[in-house]
Amino acid sequence: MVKQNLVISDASISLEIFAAESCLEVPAASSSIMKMLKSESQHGGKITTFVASMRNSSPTRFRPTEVRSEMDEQISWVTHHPSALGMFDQIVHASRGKQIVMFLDYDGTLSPIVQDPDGAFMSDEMREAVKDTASYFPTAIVSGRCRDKVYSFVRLAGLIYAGSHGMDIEVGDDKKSGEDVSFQPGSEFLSMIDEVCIHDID
Ligand SMILES: O=P(O)(O)OC[C@H]1O[C@H](O[C@H]2O[C@H](CO)[C@@H](O)[C@H](O)[C@H]2O)[C@H](O)[C@@H](O)[C@@H]1O
Repeated sequence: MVKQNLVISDASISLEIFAAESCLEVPAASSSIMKMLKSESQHGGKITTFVASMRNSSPTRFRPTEVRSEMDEQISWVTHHPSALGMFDQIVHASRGKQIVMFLDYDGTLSPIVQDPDGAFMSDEMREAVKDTASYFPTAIVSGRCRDKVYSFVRLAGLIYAGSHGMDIEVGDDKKSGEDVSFQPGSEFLSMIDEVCIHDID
């Protein structure tokens, strides 16, 4: 009997800690849990296991310190990466007498992030905004995707397209020469990549 009482006491404490740690109100179901605790002759030592499994399957616990550190991290990130829109005057001031070049990421910037990478289309409105921007400043789209793929999404001539994380760059309609200019620092590694692929297949 003494042992059973101890089990009940442990389990009750566990329940309280569980509720306090999770910052949840003790759920309505807890009254039936308390009944279970009282009728330990029926449930015996399984109660502790039950509470442990409840704890394990509970939603992510609300830990004020973790949340605070996440918020601190976010505030620090925003402090070091302020929104350009909120600093428009400073940008205009700092860029006086300088050539502005726009470097735009594609996925998650010009297009929304979607499940299927082949379905990450940019909106017509966004395309218009990029076209408009490119009429004022040299504009480059920099992507981890291959250049052809990112071009098939953007479909705007006269921009600089840097695909494969900058390993394959094409300047369409270069202002000086009027020609397409390619810069492919990755090309010297192509034979090595082919060799690695063949070895991998073998
Ligand atoms: O440099 P980015 O233009 O931002 O490209 C980075 C990667 O973007 C793509 O993946 C991401 O977007 C997908 C579509 O929204 C999404 O399904 C995926 O979860 C994201 O990681 C692209 O598929 C990668 O090849 C790029 O490296």
